[in-house]
Amino acid sequence: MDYTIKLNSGYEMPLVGMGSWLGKDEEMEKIMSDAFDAGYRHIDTAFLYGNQKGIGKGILKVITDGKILRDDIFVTTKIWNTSHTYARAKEAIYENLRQLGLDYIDLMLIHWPMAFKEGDDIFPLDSNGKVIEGEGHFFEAWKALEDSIEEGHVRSIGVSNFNHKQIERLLEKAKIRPAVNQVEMHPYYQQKKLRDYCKEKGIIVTAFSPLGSPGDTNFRNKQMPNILTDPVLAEIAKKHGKSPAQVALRWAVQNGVIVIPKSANPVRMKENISIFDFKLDNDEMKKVEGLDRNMRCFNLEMCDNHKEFPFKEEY
Ligand SMILES: NC(=O)C1=CN([C@@H]2O[C@H](COP(=O)(O)OP(=O)(O)OC[C@H]3O[C@@H](n4cnc5c(N)ncnc54)[C@H](OP(=O)(O)O)[C@@H]3O)[C@@H](O)[C@H]2O)C=CC1
Ligand SMILES: O=C1CO[C@H](CO)[C@@H](O)[C@@H]1O
Repeated sequence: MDYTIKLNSGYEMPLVGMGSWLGKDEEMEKIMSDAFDAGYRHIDTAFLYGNQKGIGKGILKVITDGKILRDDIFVTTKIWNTSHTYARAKEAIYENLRQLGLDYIDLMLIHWPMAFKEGDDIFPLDSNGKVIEGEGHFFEAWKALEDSIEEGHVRSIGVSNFNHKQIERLLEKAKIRPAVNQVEMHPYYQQKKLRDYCKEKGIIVTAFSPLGSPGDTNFRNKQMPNILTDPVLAEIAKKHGKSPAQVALRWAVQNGVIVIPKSANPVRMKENISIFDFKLDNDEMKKVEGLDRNMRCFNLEMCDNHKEFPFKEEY
């Protein structure tokens, strides 16, 4: 199996990337160094995560040390929901480049299809705790992304957390098709219909929280069990001399899906990328398919009032 997958933009994207949500800016230079040593060449970040400067330092270090070429590193970042007017989206693209200290980004995504009220408040909420809608729309943000490709700042563009109807509406207007849709996906939330839809449209799916985000206690759906203790995953893992995490990741990549597990621990980093030396057979793939509970880690209930809230659709 290849380590990379070809995007509709023509660029190759590594099938395993390093997630970085909740990674602290001041820790990211060291985390990047460990990740590069473990073999990662793909990092996922976002304006929201507040850690792009540290990630940029880590990237600059390996390049200036002559260890890795910039062209061999794949950087994904995202523009946040408070920047969906054309002008603010353009500014957000430049700001991401500035924070990362890079002269181009490999893949820039619209983080969510929902425009939030503009300003410094990342999650602007009303007195009922519901999100306040903003000006602009993902159509405008998309136009800014398309223009950034023409300007040479970005190589590929895509979306995140879009349902199939939102992608359909985007495709009707877009000059450039999205290369990727980054969505939650793991054995308890398998996204089969959305994956089939994306495949038909030539859009690659990236799975976020591919391990079910076991470390988060603030945002995660409290009903969500720890998938890494699932007995079926454990049984398959034992047969291969692998861990349940590796089985969950291998299942995703065998479905043609990119995974971006986050770890700050060098041993687990290595574990999560060591999934190319074994294969799940049809029976094992079916067993993992049987684990689907249609259960998300992240429901984002405070946004369910938004006209573009993506989770009102089945997929
Ligand atoms: N587009 C979007 O809206 C979203 C994007 N994302 C992206 O996806 C990435 C991954 O998702 P995330 O929510 O972080 O969750 P993950 O499913 O990647 O789980 C990360 C957690 O699992 C632990 N962990 C990692 N590897 C192992 C292992 N082999 N065995 C046991 N525990 C392990 C980590 O702890 P430790 O660090 O101690 O190893 C961490 O607490 C994010 O970091 C972010 O980049 C995430 C959410 C939403
Ligand atoms: O990327 C992300 C990390 O997790 C957050 C928790 O709700 C999400 O809002 C966000 O999309």
